[in-house]
Amino acid sequence: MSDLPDTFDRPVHIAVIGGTGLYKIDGYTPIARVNPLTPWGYPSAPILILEHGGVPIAFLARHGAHHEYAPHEIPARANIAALRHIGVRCVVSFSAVGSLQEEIKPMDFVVPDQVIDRTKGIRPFTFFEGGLVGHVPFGDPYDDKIAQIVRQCAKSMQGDGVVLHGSGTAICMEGPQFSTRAESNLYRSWGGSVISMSLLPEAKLAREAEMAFQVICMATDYDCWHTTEDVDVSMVMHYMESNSKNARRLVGAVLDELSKQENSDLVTAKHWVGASKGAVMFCTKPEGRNPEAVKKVEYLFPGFLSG
Ligand SMILES: CSC[C@H]1O[C@H](OP(=O)(O)O)[C@H](O)[C@@H]1O
Ligand SMILES: Nc1ncnc2[nH]cnc12
Repeated sequence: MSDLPDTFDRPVHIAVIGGTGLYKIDGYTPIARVNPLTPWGYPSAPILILEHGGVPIAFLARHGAHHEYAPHEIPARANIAALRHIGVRCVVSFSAVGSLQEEIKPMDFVVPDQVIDRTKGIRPFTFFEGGLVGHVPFGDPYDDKIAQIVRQCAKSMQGDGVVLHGSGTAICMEGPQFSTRAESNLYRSWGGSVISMSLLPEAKLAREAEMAFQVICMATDYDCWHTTEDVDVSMVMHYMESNSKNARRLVGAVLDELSKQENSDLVTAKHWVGASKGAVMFCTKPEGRNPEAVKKVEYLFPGFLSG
């Protein structure tokens, strides 16, 4: 694969962000590997462009190709900016999670519709700062149109051992240490379904970048609230490996569906176009805008405030 072109001249609308245990997706032909330098630095790893029935798909390993970035070190702004810059408007992200509910068993999939932010403010989490302020709505942090597709795909795979919980509240903790038992029980009392360290700020940045974004979670453990063994890394890796075939099949089925012509409005995120521009226009008055901040944001939205 080292002789792959490092440029790609067609827009790539769909991306998969792989988490723990999902550092590549097999079964697609790699056609390019690009590594855009964004105003926020390089992404976690070069972005692989794969061919999927004539449709290009981008793949990015969130923690780096060798899992070298801890959750708080992931260059999330560069990741989202680089994807947006190559044309991506629709992101399916994948995350290994601890289960906070008895009925969500290890190896079950969950499509959350809510998230509670328990990060500690040490991760850069917005594109709109330094003299260009914007506040985007985040009441529904994920994209229900993608979620519906994931639910349908999982339903058709049910007989093959795929169990999917179609909604739920995800907790994103700071880490990298796992939770204490008191914290784990607190999150349960809040109605949390699953817990991870990497769900944010990715989803917030994707919303600011006007991208349709949905995370698919796979439970790997019962965290530390349960009577079974407390979570550790080997447990997470073990379940990710045991279930990697189903994870890849589910992602594959979702990509098949997203690639259909009838989903072209979704994969170009027509329903999000203009949301950020409005959020910024009404905030910082032209005379207060820092040209440097505007220039950075124009990497995402060329001609952002001039057009
Ligand atoms: C390796 S165990 C903890 C690790 O697993 C999850 O990663 P991801 O969400 O990227 O699949 C969790 O968030 C932690 O980063
Ligand atoms: N129990 C857990 N807590 C946080 N992140 C996780 N990723 C997988 N299992 C996890």
